[in-house]
Amino acid sequence: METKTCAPLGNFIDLMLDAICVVDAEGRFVFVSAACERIFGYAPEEMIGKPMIDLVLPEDRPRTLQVASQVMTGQPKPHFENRYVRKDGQVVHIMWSARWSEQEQVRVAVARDVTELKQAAALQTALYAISEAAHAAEDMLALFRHIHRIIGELLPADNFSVALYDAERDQLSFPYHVDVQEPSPVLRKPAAGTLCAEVIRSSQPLLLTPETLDGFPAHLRQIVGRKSLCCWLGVPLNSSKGTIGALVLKSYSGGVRYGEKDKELLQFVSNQIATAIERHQLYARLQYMAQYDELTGLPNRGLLFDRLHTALARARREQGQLALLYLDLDKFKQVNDTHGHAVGDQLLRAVARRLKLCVREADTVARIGGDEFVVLLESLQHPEHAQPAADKLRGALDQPLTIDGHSLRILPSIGIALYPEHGDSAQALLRHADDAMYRAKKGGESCLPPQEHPLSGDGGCAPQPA
Ligand SMILES: Nc1nc2c(ncn2[C@@H]2O[C@H](COP(=O)(O)OP(=O)(O)OP(=O)(O)O)[C@@H](O)[C@H]2O)c(=O)[nH]1
Repeated sequence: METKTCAPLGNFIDLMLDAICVVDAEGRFVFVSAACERIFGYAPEEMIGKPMIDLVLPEDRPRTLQVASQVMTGQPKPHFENRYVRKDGQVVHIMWSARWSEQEQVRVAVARDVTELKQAAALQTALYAISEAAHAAEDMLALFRHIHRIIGELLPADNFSVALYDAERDQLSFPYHVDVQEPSPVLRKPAAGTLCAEVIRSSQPLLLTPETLDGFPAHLRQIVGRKSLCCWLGVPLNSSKGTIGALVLKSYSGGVRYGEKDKELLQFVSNQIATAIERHQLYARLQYMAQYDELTGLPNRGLLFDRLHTALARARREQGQLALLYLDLDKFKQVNDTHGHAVGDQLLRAVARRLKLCVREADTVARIGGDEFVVLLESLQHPEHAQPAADKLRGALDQPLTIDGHSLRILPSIGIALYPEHGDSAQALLRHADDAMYRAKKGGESCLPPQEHPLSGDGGCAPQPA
């Protein structure tokens, strides 16, 4: 039978998408097929004679050498994966199938570039992790920290910032910022004139490298020139409400170079992050709305009760005392009727501000209804201190308020409840304070019935005309 020589097939090896590398016993390339240039970026003549290990990513070198010596003892390795650094500095993931040829004293290996597969898998994992993080993170800082870690698994991310844009104030803030050369971010108001602002304004990613700098406007070139930056990559955070900020990666001289692929990757991740941030902001807003009064920004009834329960638990534990002051503005309706609801709103805000100025940081001023406020005085040293506190609140409101050009004077009726004298539970104390306030309003009585408190007979909490 006629046998055909296979020698011409050698030329067709160059058609293969996988690369063939032959390495001698010292680990130097002695043959590489044409596909090597596509995968590693080096021409065959640049690789021949070079130690294979020099091209391996430093972190992967020890295990690569270990596997190479196993192959040389005759154990074929069909699925070994490691990472190489291409000539242009990019990292490629390679899957190897290698065998030792005893006869030729060489290692023959077929290399498959699995970078895209690896990136797709990493991206998938990252997206899942981002979505998990958005649900699990307790606050925005924890979310950004988590996101930094996730991005760090996809890209070199030693210098990473999250910039958020407040359109109302035209201000950029950096709720997350890690930067080896610029530890504190520069707060900008107005935001214009920064690279971040450029990304947010255009809603487009921006990649600045020494090679691409010439194509950019002078003001952007200046910013980069100033900072010994090697590479600046910013992508917009595009939410359903528009661009809410930007993610920024930086690399300084001698560091990593980002490429177009990195830009695409970061943009893709950024879209998921924008959704996560938006969801988190919405959740935070809902939480705020559930606890605070929208008009005055004071704690609402629910949060007051939470704090009161906590304060009572502590007072029980430590045999402490506390006071609850119930305030209802007198003839507030007239303000609305005479000057309009908007003036009434402003008056309520002004009252809230004044009340807050009268108490300590640890105390709570809450708005629990239309013109009803409750002040919780914690760690009350003596029951006698409650009445002067009520007088102080009343005194603060006694000063005229100028709203929309109207000079208004509004006074509250105040009722006081003391723990433990007037009750052991939040409900009992609030009811007691409400009743005392009601008596004060109706009868011009003092906050505490005289038989209950010796200092309460001064009429300091009696209602006054507005
Ligand atoms: N501007 C404004 N008014 C409110 C708001 N919430 C409730 N009100 C009004 O506040 C008034 C409270 O009612 P009352 O406490 O009975 O009125 P008052 O004139 O203070 O009555 P007395 O306490 O008996 O002196 C009502 O007219 C409500 O419509 C609010 O958020 N803004």
